[in-house]
Amino acid sequence: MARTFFVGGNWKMNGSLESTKELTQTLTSAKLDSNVEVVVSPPALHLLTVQEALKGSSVKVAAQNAYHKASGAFTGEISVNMLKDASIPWVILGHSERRTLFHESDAQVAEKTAAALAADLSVILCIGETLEQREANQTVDVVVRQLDAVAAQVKDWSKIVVAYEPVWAIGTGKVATSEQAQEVHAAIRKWAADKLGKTTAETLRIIYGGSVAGKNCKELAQQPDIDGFLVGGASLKPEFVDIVNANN
Ligand SMILES: O=C(CO)COP(=O)(O)O
Repeated sequence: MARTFFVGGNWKMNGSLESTKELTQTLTSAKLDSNVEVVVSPPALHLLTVQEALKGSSVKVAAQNAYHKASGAFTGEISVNMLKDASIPWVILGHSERRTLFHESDAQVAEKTAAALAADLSVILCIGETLEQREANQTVDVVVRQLDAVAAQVKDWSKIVVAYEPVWAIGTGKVATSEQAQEVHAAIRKWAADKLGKTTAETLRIIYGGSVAGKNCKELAQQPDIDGFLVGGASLKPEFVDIVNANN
């Protein structure tokens, strides 16, 4: 079954109102492959402005994080229900920067994922191993553990895109080789077949993130189990358009 190629741009904590406006204009004026689903993720403060500027284009927005409680005394947090209320369709959850710098556990990521889906949001669920774990041959164990935590709370995976982002490849310029990425993507799909069933495994989009750039995206995109990308640094540059169009 054909899976729609998915390219996300994670802008992380970058940009000003002015630079964000320019970046959005680059996207609305570019010729993007219409067979690709494109989602960009600005910082929370810029979400609504970007969403407004993208009106009429096929590009959608994602929040970079959300809290699972609907409302209340949680200073600094934004709830999944608030995203829903603002018609923000996507949320990135479990990014390695959230897991590492902000100590989000597998269980918390799972709880947030369940809450986001219950609020009818779509989720880009990030998983991936550290260099230390890869060198100890624990890569598949780590991603399976991260996925199992979510599967314990989520039965319907139809609104989840899994982003495999090896931590050692994020922001380092050290991209996984297409063989390394394909190997883990295939293991994730096998996990999905065993745990969630064959149909879900066939339709689940598994995208790669970690130093994706114009120069390496085409080879990665050709791998049978790579269904797109989650792009950090290069999503802030015009090069992002080339990554969206990697299959052309
Ligand atoms: O973390 C990432 C996307 O979520 C990847 O970041 P880079 O593309 O900058 O390595």
